[in-house]
Order: sequence, then structure tokens, then C-alpha cells
Amino acid sequence: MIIITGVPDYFMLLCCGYKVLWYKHILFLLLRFNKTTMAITVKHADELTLFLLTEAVRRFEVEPGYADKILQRLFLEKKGLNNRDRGCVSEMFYDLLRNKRLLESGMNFSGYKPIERSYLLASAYILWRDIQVPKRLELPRFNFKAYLTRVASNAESNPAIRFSVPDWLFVLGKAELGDRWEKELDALNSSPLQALRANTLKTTVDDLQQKFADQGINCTKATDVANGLVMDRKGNLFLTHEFHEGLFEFQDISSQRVAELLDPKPGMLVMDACAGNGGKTLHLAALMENKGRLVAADNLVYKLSTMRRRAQRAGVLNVESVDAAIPNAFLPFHDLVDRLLLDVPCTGTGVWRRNPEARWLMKDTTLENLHTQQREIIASYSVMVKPGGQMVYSTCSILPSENRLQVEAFLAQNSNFYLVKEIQLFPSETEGDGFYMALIGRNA
Ligand SMILES: C[S@@+](CC[C@H](N)C(=O)[O-])C[C@H]1O[C@@H](n2cnc3c(N)ncnc32)[C@H](O)[C@@H]1O
Repeated sequence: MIIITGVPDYFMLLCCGYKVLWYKHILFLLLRFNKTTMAITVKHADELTLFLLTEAVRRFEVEPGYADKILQRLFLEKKGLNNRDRGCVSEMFYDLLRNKRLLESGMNFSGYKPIERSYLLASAYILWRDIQVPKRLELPRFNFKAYLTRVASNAESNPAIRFSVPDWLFVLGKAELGDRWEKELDALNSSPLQALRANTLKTTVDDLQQKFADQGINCTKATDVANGLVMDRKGNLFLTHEFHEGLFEFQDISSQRVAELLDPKPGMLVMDACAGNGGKTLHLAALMENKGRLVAADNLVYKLSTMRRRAQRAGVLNVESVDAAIPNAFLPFHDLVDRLLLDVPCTGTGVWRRNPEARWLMKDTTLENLHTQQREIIASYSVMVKPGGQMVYSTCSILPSENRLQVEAFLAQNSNFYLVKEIQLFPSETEGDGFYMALIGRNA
């Protein structure tokens, strides 16, 4: 049933002449540009933010990809946006992606062009969330009450629609987690907290909290980790002096527990074998107080460049990088590493709050490929742990097949290793992301 009965003039303007509209907005934005660093919880949207939301949705539909990259490119192209607009569009886009299937379930898009579909979806989202728009802004005229009834009834009859995930993924999670799956999906569909880690190479968590408080930015000390702060409200802290000086890193609270569990000491030889952009590498360096040798490896060297840039800002002096794709790159480290971190590639099911698009990017073959990668990584890198040394295997997944079952399989085949401690953090039970980490020791 087609429920849209009209397409407003503004929509035609979006399709045909949005550049004109855009230049008008640039002028408008230049006039009201301000330096506010804290963002908002969206209650109001205007022409510009609805236009940007529509465009972000369109780009995602045309070429599904990472939400942050889509927004980054969009914001780069549409110069002159202020933090409030960026924050507002980001929040709406992420929230829409979290509820995409549910929102679409009440609509019939047949006969509409991609840009029209995106506009309709963005408008339905605005109405569904009861976000206020200026009276002058015409949203599509459709029977919203009937739409909501359809959405509610679809949600009631199909939990995969209710939690906005593909059917196959709902079935997979149910098989792995049983009744817990729905509870976790519910938690994963909420908005994440903004957390950071005070960089103890340059400051203390108390000093950083005070510096923020002096600027009217309020945050609370995290309870489960030593140096975490949870912001009272989301904001663009990239613009702060403290960020430029490397006094903190954006890092989820659960993620901060990984390096703490590995517990590297100053002077040790420590390896972060799947370092990526270095989120946990920098934490390891801070725990090592810049003393000892820290080796960061990844098979994608561009990520290591980002890691090095971040390390410089954070005042990390003891990190060296290794291209994991080079054959025999790790031979010199066999049996020598005191502490090894294996933060392996995974489905990221624990971080769907932060990356809501992941559920739409996964394929039914993804999990199987990841299992193989995880098995190979743990088997090939564990040989570097020295006798008496320790390693942490971690994922940001909540699926046992990527976590406990991988560790059990490894231990069953390697009697010289033993499980010291295992932590599974579920999104429904923590203030941070869903994470798994196992501390594994090698016999002396
Ligand atoms: C979960 S991410 C790591 C995130 C990172 N530790 C952080 O905290 O930001 C997994 C990383 O493993 C890398 N990777 C995949 N296979 C690898 C391999 N065989 N050796 C080393 N790194 C690998 C991927 O490129 C990816 O950057």
C-alpha cells in the first residue's frame, strides 16, 4: 500500500536545485557559526539538517559503508557546518540506521526514485521520533497514524523487525545467545555513551576532569577502569585544547579493560599484534610509562600510519611498527614476548550501538571467515609469548563462537597454555560496549 500522498515543494527543491539551497545555507551558517563544543540530543531539525540526513541515507542506500565515513565525507563537502548541525545530523543518522528495518517496514517504496525513498525514510524517522521541524518545512503528507500502527504491528509479529536486524542475523544470534539475544539487541539499539581515557603519560584523570569542568564540560569518572571518563553529554571534543595536546584518547570504557587485563609493566617487551589505528596500543604505552619495547603490528599498513600519528600526539616514545603482511616479520620475536595482545577482527556485535550500520554490512559468510581468521591469528602469534609470559585474546563481539569457544579450542590444542581469567561484557550490563577478553598464560 502506498501511503505517501504528496511530495512537498521543498523535496523538489532538494532534488532539482539543492545547490542553490546549499549556498543560501552557507551564508546563513557563516552568520551563526559558533564555537560550542558540546552537542545536543536532537529535539529539533531544520531544512539543512533534514537535507543532510536525507543525503546521508541516500549515500548509504547507494553504497552501503561505514556511517562515520559517509558523514565525514558529507561534512567535508558541505563546508561551513557548525558543531550543532554536525552533531544533530550524526545523531539522527546513527539512530535511523539502528531502526532502519523497523522504519521501512511500514512503508511501500515501490515506484520511488532513490533520493525520494531517502527523503521519505528521513521524514518518517523525524515523525517517528517526534522531532520538531519548522512550520514552513513541508514533510511528505502521509497517514502517519496508519504508518505507526503498521510499524507497531510488524514489530509485534517479528522480533527481527522489532530490533531492526536482517532475519538471518536474528536467527544466528538466537542460536548463539538464546533468550539473551533480544535483551542485548535492545541494549545495542540505544545510543552509546561518550567515553575517554586520560593519557597518564601527560596528565591524570583528576586533572583532566578538572580542566573539562573549568570549561563547563561535565563528566564522571568510570567505575570499572582506572583512567576513564564518561561525558555527561556528547560533544565534539576534537576541538578542545586537551585533545590537541594529547591529554586524552577517545576510548570506550569496556575497551579500556583490555590493556588493563594484559597489565604490561615498564621495561617489558610487549606486542599488540592487531594494532589497527592504535586505540589499545596507546593505552599499553601509557601503562608501560614509555619504558620498554612496544611492537605494534597490523597487516594493513595505512592503519599503522594513523597509529604513529596518534602516538606522536599522545607522547608515546617506545612504539615501533611492524607490517604483519611481510613474511617472517615476526621470527625475531618467537618465545620472547612478555605480554601479547590479540585484539582480533570480529563481527563487532558488541559495538553495534556505535556502529549501527555493521548489521547491514555483514553477510551470512562473514562469521565463518572471521572464525578462520581468529583461529589462524591465535595459533600463529601465540608462539611469540615467552615461557611464563601472558597474552590477551579479545574481541568486541558478544557471540560465544568468536570468544569462549575460540579460546577453548586453542587451549585444547595447546597444553602449554592455560586460562587465567575470562571477562565477557554484555551491552545490557555495562556502561560501555560489549567486549570479550581472555587472559591466557604460557607455562614457565
Ligand atoms: C579489531 S581490529 C583492531 C583494533 C585495534 N586493536 C584498536 O584497539 O583500535 C583488528 C585488526 O586486526 C588486523 N588484522 C587482521 N588480520 C591480521 C593479521 N593476520 N595480522 C595482524 N593484523 C591483522 C586488521 O587489519 C584490524 O586492524
